[in-house]
Formats: sequence, C-alpha cells, structure tokens
Amino acid sequence: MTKLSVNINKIATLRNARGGNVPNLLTVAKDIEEFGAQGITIHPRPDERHIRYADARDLKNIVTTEYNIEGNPNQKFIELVLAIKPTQVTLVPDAEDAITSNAGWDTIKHQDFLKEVIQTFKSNNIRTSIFVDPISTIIEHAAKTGTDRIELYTESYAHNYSLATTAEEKEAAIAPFTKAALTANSVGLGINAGHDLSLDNIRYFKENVPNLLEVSIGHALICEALYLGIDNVINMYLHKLK
Ligand SMILES: CC(=O)[C@@H](O)[C@H](O)COP(=O)(O)O
Ligand SMILES: NCC(=O)COP(=O)(O)O
Repeated sequence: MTKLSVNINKIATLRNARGGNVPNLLTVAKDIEEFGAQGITIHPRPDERHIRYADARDLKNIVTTEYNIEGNPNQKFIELVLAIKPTQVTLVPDAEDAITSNAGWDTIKHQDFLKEVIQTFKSNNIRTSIFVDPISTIIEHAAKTGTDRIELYTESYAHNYSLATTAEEKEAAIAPFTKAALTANSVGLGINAGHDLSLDNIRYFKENVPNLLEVSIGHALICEALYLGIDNVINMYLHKLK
C-alpha cells in the first residue's frame, strides 16, 4: 500500500493572504485525516511564507496519522524538528530564496553532513528521508548516509508525463524512476515520492515504481479540490494508490 500524505503548505498560504485565521490550518489538517489521508506534510520555509514555525508545533497536538516535516536542515530547522519529534523528517536542500524545492541532494558531496544530521534525528526516534533525483549513484550514496528512506523528486516525471502523447513517451517519463526504485530496493532504502504529483499522473507513477511507500502531495491536490472538493479528491487519490 502507498500512503497519501497531504502537504498543507497551500492552506497556510491562503490563510496568510488575509492575516487572520481563515482557513484554520489545524481544522483543515484534522479534516484531511478524517477524509482518509494517512499523513500530513508541511514544509516550513525560513521566511515562514506559508507554514509558520508555530504551526509546526501546534500541528503536533492535532495530527494523529503520520506527521512529516520537510526542510533544509539548518540549525533552526533541526531544533524545531527535535522539539516536535514528528514521525518523519524529510531533508530537502532548497535555497532560502527558492520559490519551491528544485533539486535533490548531492549525496556524494554532502555525505558527511547528511550522515551527522540523520544520526541526530534517528537517535531521537524520528524516521528520516532525503529528497533525491532519480540517479542510481546518488541513491547508492544515500544508503551510505544511514537514512531510512529517500523521497524521489518527481518534478521531471510530472513535466514529461504531461507532455507525453504516446506510450513510448510515457515510458520515457517514468523510466528513470523505475530504475531508481529498483536501486533503492536493492540497497534497502524505503521509497517516498513527491513534487507535482497529481490526479492525472499518480496512477501511472504508482504502477511503475515498485514498493512505493508514501507520496506527499500538496499543490495539485489543493488546486483539484477547488473544483472537486477536498474530501472527494482525497478519496480519488486513495483509490488510485490502492
Ligand atoms: C519537497 C518538495 O517537493 C516540495 O514540494 C515542497 O514540500 C513544497 O513546497 P512549497 O509548497 O513551498 O512549494
Ligand atoms: N514532498 C512533496 C510535497 O510535499 C508536495 O509537493 P507538491 O505536491 O506541492 O508539489
């Protein structure tokens, strides 16, 4: 089974637009779990443009499914995660001014740093995942950091799949991810995935990525919910992820 973790960054973006508390992030998180999602993901960014550090702490008392916190492990982020102790921390190497996450880790260059941070989290009983591109050597070196899982950065799949008009083009879009998953399986890493996954592309991804444990989905899911309703959309994802 592949778990669906809903990224609620965009709910916080909407709330922050008016400076008040509408929509209420905690209520939405609770409802998302009630609608069947098996996890809540947040990605607090240093400028707190959507999720605030206080939200991350408040959610700890609300989330009863898997709580996944993503971010670049600077000192402030590490302290936040250690204070909250979520189910999982996902390390993402994003620049402070990045509009959104735009690359995976270089697990060769940052091997020592990743080892140290991952050890810190794991010794606090927090599952670790690191965000990576679907490249075999990167994944083999990810295993050497001691991380429990990797999160495959799926932007290129989503982009190429959206342009594909033939079976061959769809196969070309997914091929690096199938190969990456086989590598991850062979070195004992659990596999998560995320970024730009959507109702359009999720089923083909799930069908072609062996042992996919979890997907975190935010941007597309919230956009789809504008037309279809969030309870309905969550159920559609759960159906496609069976
Ligand atoms: C790690 C990742 O892939 C991201 O998708 C991220 O969590 C989304 O962040 P934004 O909502 O800030 O674009
Ligand atoms: N880790 C990916 C995530 O949480 C959501 O990414 P997106 O669906 O907002 O692109």
